Amino acid sequence: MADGTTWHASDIDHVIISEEQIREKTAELAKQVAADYSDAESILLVGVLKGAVMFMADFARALGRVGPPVELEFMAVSSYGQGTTSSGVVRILKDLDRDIAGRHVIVVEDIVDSGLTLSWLLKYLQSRSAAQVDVVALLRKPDALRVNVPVRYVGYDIPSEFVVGYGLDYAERYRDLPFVGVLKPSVYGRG
Ligand SMILES: O=P(O)(O)OC[C@H]1O[C@H](OP(=O)(O)OP(=O)(O)O)[C@H](O)[C@@H]1O
Ligand code: HPA
Ligand SMILES: [Mg+2]
Repeated sequence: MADGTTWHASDIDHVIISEEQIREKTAELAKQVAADYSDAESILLVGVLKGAVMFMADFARALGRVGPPVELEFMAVSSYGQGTTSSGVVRILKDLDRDIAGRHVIVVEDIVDSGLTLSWLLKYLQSRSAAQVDVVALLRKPDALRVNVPVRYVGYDIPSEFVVGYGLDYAERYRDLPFVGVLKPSVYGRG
């Protein structure tokens, strides 16, 4: 577009968390984790695809600068499919590649909404005998939580609105936006 915004950025009604805020908060979270894990030999980050891909990439680099060495693992799970509400059924689309028994694991999530994905994931990682499992989530919707799930490191608590950008999608789109925002109502139902 002539004004420098892409067509999908123009689908955004308003920005909730700016690119700058994401950058600052990521560095702050990395410092907190580095302080808490100063004695650790290494930290195994488990990124939850696809939503966490942007945050995982930025958080891992921020932590690597100030903390112990990090190793990266990914799982892909999905419960939202094409819609804006959780189906409640978590499907593993890609499992861990390595054994995590005895490891200090930090799950890296873009968002904790109903909490169902994370609650399921924490049980799963414990069943794989991790020594300790903490969670870092860039976003959390406190009013939407349907299960009590411990999130040690939270970036921003946000209202219960469906958001997109910085990894978060609506029907697989908008993940590439560098900020987090709310879509214009007219976007929903547009096939
Ligand atoms: O707390 P919850 O209500 O469970 O929601 C959070 C999860 O939902 C999203 O994933 P999604 O199922 O959309 O898969 P995706 O990351 O591939 O988009 C998001 O990335 C989290 O993993
Ligand atoms: N946006 C996109 N994906 C999500 C959300 C959201 O608000 N909550 C859980 N998955
Ligand atoms: Mg999704």
